[in-house]
Amino acid sequence: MISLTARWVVVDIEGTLTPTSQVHVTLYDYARPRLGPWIDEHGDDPVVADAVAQIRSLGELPPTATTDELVAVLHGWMDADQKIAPLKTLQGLIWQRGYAVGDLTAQLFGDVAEKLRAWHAAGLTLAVFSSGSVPGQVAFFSRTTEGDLTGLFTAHFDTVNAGPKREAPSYRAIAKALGATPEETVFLSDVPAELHAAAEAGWQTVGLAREGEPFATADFSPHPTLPTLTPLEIK
Ligand SMILES: CSCCC(=O)C(=O)COP(=O)(O)O
Ligand SMILES: [Mg+2]
Repeated sequence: MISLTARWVVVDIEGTLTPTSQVHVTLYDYARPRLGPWIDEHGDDPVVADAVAQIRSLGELPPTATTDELVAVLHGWMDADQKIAPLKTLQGLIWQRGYAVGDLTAQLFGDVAEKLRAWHAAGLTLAVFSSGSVPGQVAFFSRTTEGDLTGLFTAHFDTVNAGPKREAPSYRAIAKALGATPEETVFLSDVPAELHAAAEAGWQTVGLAREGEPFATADFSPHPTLPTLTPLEIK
């Protein structure tokens, strides 16, 4: 059992609330064949146009690059699990549609929904910090195996509105946006480097070393670390 005192709880998604396979297999496989059609059908959407411009620039493609060439860059980033902003933006739009039409349902670890509901009911302010885009995050929580959980979260942060997850200034930006005091804020993540960055910003941290997950056997020191959320008490 770990017991700590905090007023703000900020949670990671992949590996912390949902199995990594949910993102890398279920969600990536859903997005993969839909990226090209989405670019072609929504090219007039300024968000898509901006993402395409970023893909060209980061992928060193000419202005004449075809959709297939853009998609090849996006697939390369997905294969290497590079969480690059224009990829996350397009994935988020595709997943948003997938959850809305009922193609997708977010699978959470069994201990998650009950704990989040209990913390929310106890008056804690909950927020999300994930590499998944904010629209993708909201869609994810709107249709989970445990129902619509969107009402539990006060705010959502991604690498666009907060910054990289492994850098302390991102956590300072989140605390400022929440009006939170760092020492009364706790970050929950499965990735030690993210916990190091949060701690550098003065936050409390708890690592999730879930059995079978990629970081299950990583070195989480000096962060308190648990195999599930069940033994975590926040008051
Ligand atoms: C619809 S949420 C998908 C999450 C996602 O795309 C992702 O990359 C998760 O990364 P995290 O920072 O939560 O580990
Ligand atoms: Mg994670």
